[in-house]
Order: sequence, then C-alpha cells, then structure tokens
Amino acid sequence: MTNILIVDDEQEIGRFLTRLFQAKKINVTYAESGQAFDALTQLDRFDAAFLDVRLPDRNGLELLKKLKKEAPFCKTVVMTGYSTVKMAIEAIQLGAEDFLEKPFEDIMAIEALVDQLTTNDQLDAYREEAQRSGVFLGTSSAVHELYRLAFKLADKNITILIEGETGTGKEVLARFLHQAGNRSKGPFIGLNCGAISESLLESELFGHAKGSFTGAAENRAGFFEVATDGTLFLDEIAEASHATQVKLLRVLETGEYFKIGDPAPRQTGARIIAASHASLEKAVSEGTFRSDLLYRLDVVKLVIPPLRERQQDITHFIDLYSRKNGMSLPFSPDAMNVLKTYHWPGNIRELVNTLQRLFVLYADEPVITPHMLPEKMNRTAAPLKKASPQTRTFESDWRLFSSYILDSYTNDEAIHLDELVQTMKRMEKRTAEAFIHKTLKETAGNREQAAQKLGISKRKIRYYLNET
Ligand SMILES: Nc1ncnc2c1ncn2[C@@H]1O[C@H](COP(=O)(O)OP(=O)(O)OP(=O)(O)O)[C@@H](O)[C@H]1O
Repeated sequence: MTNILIVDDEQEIGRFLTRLFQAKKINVTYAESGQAFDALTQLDRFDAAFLDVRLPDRNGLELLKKLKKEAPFCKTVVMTGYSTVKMAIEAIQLGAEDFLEKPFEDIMAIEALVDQLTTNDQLDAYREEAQRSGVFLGTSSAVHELYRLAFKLADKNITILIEGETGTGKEVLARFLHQAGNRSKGPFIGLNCGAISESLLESELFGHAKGSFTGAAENRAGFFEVATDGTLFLDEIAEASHATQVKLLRVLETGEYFKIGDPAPRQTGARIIAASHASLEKAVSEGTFRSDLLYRLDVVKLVIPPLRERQQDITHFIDLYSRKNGMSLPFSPDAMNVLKTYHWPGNIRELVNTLQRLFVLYADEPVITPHMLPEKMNRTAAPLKKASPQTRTFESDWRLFSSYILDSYTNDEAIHLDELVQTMKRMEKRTAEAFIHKTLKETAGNREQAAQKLGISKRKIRYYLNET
C-alpha cells in the first residue's frame, strides 16, 4: 500500500488531502507542525510527502532536507502560496519533485500528480519533451537543471524571466515552457521590444480601437488579447520605454489593460515570459528599468549559461547537428581545438551558423581544418597541446598524423615533401608494430600463431620489432 505524508499547519488542507488520498486507497499520515514532523520515526516508509513550505514553527525547506537525507526515495511535493513561490523553486533545486500552489484550483491535477509520483518515474520527462520539441540539452548539468526546472514550471501560471547572452536559446526555452505546459494548444506570441518604435510596440501589445489615431482604420486586437489562452514572450524587455514599462506593470499586477483609444478596461489571461540579454538588475541600478517591474517579472529567473562555459557541448552539438542533416563534418584535432577555445560571443546561434556554412562550403572535404573556419576563430584559438608521451596511443598518433597530412595538403603554405614522406615511413613502422603487439596479446605471446594470423613470417615480426 502506498504511504503518503502530509505536513501542513492548515488543518483544512490536511483534511482535504487526507480524504482525497484515502479515496485512492492510500495510507495517509498527517503532521500539523514541524514538531509533529520531528516526532515521526522511520521516514523512509513514505513513498511521497506533501510539505507546506511555511510552517509557524519551522521553515519547510529544513523538513525537506531532513526527508531527503533520511528517505532519499520519498518523492516530495512542496505546497506554497504566491508569496512563497521563490521558496518552492529553491525546494525543487534541493530535490523536491514539484510544487503545488495554494489555494488548490485543480483537484484533478493533484490526483494526476499523486499517480505520477506513486507509479512511474518522471525524472526523465523533461528530456523526452526536449527531444520532442527539438531542443538540444547537451551534457552540461547546469542546462539539464534549467530544463528540469522549466518542465516543472511549464504548467504553473507564473511569470518567468529568462536571462542569457544573445544566441544562448532564450526563445527556445520560452517555446519549451509553452509547449510543455497546458497552454500548448493556445498561441505563442513573441515580440521583440527593442525592434519596434514605442508607439507601434504599444499598439501591438494592447491593440487599438478604430479611429484612435491616423491610420487606425479598423479595430485591432493586441497581443495581450490574442495570447490570452497562450503565452506572450516579451523579448529584450530591457529595451521597452519607460511609458511601456508602466503599462506592463499594470498588466502584471492586475491582468488589466486598455486598448488604445478605448476607455473600457480589459483582462488578459496570457502567461508572460520575458527575456533579456542584459542583466535587468544592472538596468535597474542604472536607472533604465523600473525596479517594481523587475520584481513582478522576476518571480522565477532562469539564466542560460553561455556556450563557452559548457565546452563539452560543442562536440555534442556538432554530432547532433550532423546527424540531423545526414552528413558528417570530420574536424581535424587542430580545428576542433579552435572550436573549443573560441569564446563564442554569439553562442549557439553562432555555432549553428558556422556549421551551416561548413556544410555548404566543405561537405565533400574529407576533413575540416582550421583554415576553413572563420578567421576570427583562428585568431583567438589557444595552440593545441601536444599529447604527452604517457597519453599517446596508436589511435591518437594516427589522428594527429592524418590531420598533419591533410592540413599540409589543404594548406597553401609551402611544405617539405621529404619530411612528410619520412613521417609516413615512421608511421608505417609504428602501424606494423601496433598490429604485431595486438596480435601477440591475442595469441598469448605465441609468435608462430601471431605470424600466421598476420600473414607474415616470424622473421618479419623480428624485423618490425627491431630484433634483427
Ligand atoms: N538548446 C537549443 N537547442 C537547439 N537549438 C538551439 C538551442 N539554443 C539555441 N538554439 C538555436 O540557436 C539560435 C538562437 O536561439 P534563440 O533565438 O532562442 O536565442 P536567444 O537567446 O533568444 O537570442 P537573442 O538574445 O539574440 O534573441 C536558434 O537558431 C536556435 O534554434
């Protein structure tokens, strides 16, 4: 039988959840304070726990930590009011599975959550959703954490602020939040606040009544109206003028707005996701952004790390992109080194553009060498470290050797053919030795058998191993 723990000082909530779970034949334990929680023994008997984050005698996060320590397999959901949403986010970062906002509005959602927690493991659901929506996650734990959290936030009707340098995927993340949530059937409307004039921005956002200004020949719905069942993505929010910021603040506080030229107030249900490549806190300290608007937007802030801080993702992205396009781009070690040490100011967008350019120009080349990459990348690249003798292997020698030959062939610079041929001879010998050693290992040192397997004489083995 499933065991669930409920910790909440509001007895009404305790009773309500108890009834709901008992109807599902779940065994319920109810604690109405931090002290009552402390008195519980054998916490690991619980399959799931519903914890209030704000108890009169305790911070719910402390309870969560204790639970995670003593009952690591107990799935935890924290319960929160609007003012404690930030604590709920912290709880998820501490390992809670999800959070529920109080007052509860959707009983079926709670039931579905319980089913989810007690039956299948939802740990990887964000990965599946990312794959479905064509989002590349890579291997950086920071990005996985970000998308795991975003997946949990997708269904909640809270405003989200996304920060990250240009090209890091802020719009990609905003679309993921839309797609993974219960608004996915509604529209996703994106607007770049920096790309249009102030008057046009207001008219786009709020709409206008017929005749409200010269050229307003028809009534026009604004984005707040159109996106009412969906998501409104306000990109480059830092660029919105002061006047627009004031109006946005009102919508965020009350959901209310006015169409230009129409005195009747309207309500929007649009979920707002805002993004900025610049830090909004900095913009507030510089006096260009309203602090009260930042407070409203920053209910949850998701920060996407720049590509240079997740170097390992560069190779992963190349593989993925190549597979998606049914081609391969074999980079020489030098070229890969250039890609890995470049600082990528344009982030993923710049990487995608670079790959597209390489596909178009060099799809038929056997190997991509540094000079095929944009010149600015070569200028900033750190020189490739030579492999130390201890880490050298037959494979790494071959990789270096082939890129040396191919680089020499594709470079316009003068080459020393004699030197090149000498290197090839050394490589020939090294190759023969490597095969002999490998075969001798397989035959447990029996030279007769090794010679047979390799189709050469025992004398030839001695010759290659410098024994004659
Ligand atoms: N995680 C990702 N998976 C797949 N493609 C991505 C990802 N992140 C970014 N991209 C690609 O990089 C490009 C830029 O992404 P996006 O427009 O979301 O960045 P941005 O941070 O909003 O940029 P800007 O600040 O310039 O508006 C797009 O082509 C997008 O498809």
